Amino acid sequence: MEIDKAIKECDDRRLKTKYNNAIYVIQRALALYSIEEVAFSFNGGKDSTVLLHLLRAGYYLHNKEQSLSNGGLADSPIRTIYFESPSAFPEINSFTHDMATTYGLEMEIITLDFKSGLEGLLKAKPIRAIFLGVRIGDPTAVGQEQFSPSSPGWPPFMRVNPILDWSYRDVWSFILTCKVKYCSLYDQGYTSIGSIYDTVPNELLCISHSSSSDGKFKPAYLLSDGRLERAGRVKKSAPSVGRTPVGKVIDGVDSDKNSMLTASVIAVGDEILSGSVGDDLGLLLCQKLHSIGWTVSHAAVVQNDIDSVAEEVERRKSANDMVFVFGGVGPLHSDVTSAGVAKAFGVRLAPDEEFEEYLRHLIGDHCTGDRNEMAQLPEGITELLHHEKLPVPLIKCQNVIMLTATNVPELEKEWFCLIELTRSNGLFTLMEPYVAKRLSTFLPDVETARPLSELCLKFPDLKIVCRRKSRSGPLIISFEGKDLARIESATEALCNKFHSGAFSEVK
Ligand SMILES: Cc1cc2nc3c(=O)[nH]c(=O)nc-3n(C[C@H](O)[C@H](O)[C@H](O)COP(=O)(O)O)c2cc1C
Ligand SMILES: Nc1ncnc2c1ncn2[C@@H]1O[C@H](COP(=O)(O)OP(=O)(O)OP(=O)(O)O)[C@@H](O)[C@H]1O
Ligand SMILES: [Mg+2]
Repeated sequence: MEIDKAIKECDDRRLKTKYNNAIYVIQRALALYSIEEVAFSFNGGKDSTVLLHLLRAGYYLHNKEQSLSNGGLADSPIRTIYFESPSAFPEINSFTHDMATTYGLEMEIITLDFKSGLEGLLKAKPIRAIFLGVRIGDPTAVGQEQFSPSSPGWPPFMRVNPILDWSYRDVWSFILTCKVKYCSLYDQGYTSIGSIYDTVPNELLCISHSSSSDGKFKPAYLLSDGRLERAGRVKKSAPSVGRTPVGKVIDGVDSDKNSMLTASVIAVGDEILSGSVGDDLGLLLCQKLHSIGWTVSHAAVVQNDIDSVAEEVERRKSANDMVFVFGGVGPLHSDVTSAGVAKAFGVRLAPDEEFEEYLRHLIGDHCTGDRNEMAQLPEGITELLHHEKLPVPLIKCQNVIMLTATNVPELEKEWFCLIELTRSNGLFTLMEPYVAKRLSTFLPDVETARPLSELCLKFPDLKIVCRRKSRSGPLIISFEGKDLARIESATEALCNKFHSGAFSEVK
């Protein structure tokens, strides 16, 4: 079974766990209900596409456990229901029908609304349980568990939600790891698909803006903050949304509070990995990026080894707006960063005369051999960033910036120069800075856990992070975002759930 094989062979432990749990839920349902009593609610969306393949795998494994032969399992015989509507995207419609043909799904097409359609279906068929691709974070998931009876007022059946605890990232990891087909709209910047009247591509994935409305978008799997997957679920006519440019700059500062730019920070340093020194520069870079309103999606430390650098840079450069790499820049045997970056872009290292000239000024003619090894830079993609305060320019390869700093004061200086270059040349966008409010409490976790989870769902635009300095000390809850009014509402909502004085603000 190719899905089961792909997951077993991958090295993503989180995905394996999510998969195993989902398969467990499916197998439980198949043990509780006969095959005639279950149905799969499929609409061609990414979540139901994941569920389609989990059901195929789950059905196969269920049969295997019971030593039942499963013929030529292209297919799961689980009855599939699709509520087809004239307001669905044609791409969704055709993908759903394509999948039904490919996997031999016995698909019931219902043209009524959900409730009336289900009432009719349940009268005609012995269905007792329906599999849904609902996930925590979906507005309809509130209060649901993996097995949840249908709501009062709905016909009676069990809603089975095998991927309830999957994140946006889990969904895409699964689709990409198993290399299964998905609806083409997700390659055009759509991250969650409703009807043609309320769905546009997700602005956070916009890569090019033109005055006409045909901006280009990155694929859905590149959305780094899954909490914003529904950012494209809006009224098409709404004036403040649609294809407004992300990262538009007004007086050097981006004014669009909803847009988000992400960066990754990569330290190249065996000495950090052996514990000889701390990653002070990584910490400082995260703080600097945060201060200009960027989101750091990932920070990594890799070995001084070309392949390790190349692998990390390759992965991060396509998933982020900018990548910062430091360490391993120079002429020594361990200075492999330039070579790693070149490999990540699939280009070779070549002598850069301009850079060589800078180095000659700096170190004279002391280099060994014909040319200075340090002046070899990724060919065809390198831009040197000059600033009068820097003895040698910073190196930019498309969206990857190599910093030469080796300590905190040097990094402070390089950062200062980068920001100055940004203000004059628009090197990258300065965003509205983050604001934060912190509350401290001695309430036990068991009391705060649920209200906090609810708050996260209610305020998906805020980062609500808990931290403690000691097990016995107070819990510090930080609310972070770009809109102080939203932060105030969230903290107020939390405080209102407890007795007065339960929280104090940490200044
Ligand atoms: C098979 C199926 C079962 C559903 N069961 C329920 C239910 O028990 N209770 C409920 O409030 N909504 C139920 N819904 C509706 C969904 O919660 C939700 O309203 C719908 O998926 C969102 O679509 P909309 O954005 O078009 O409203 C069900 C939908 C489907 C397809
Ligand atoms: N028109 C429909 N026909 C059948 N099932 C549906 C329909 N609309 C929603 N569902 C069920 O509800 C689940 C949740 O819908 P939702 O729109 O959140 O997810 P999705 O469509 O799979 O993915 P996306 O979030 O990208 O749109 C679906 O996975 C599917 O099981
Ligand atoms: Mg959908």
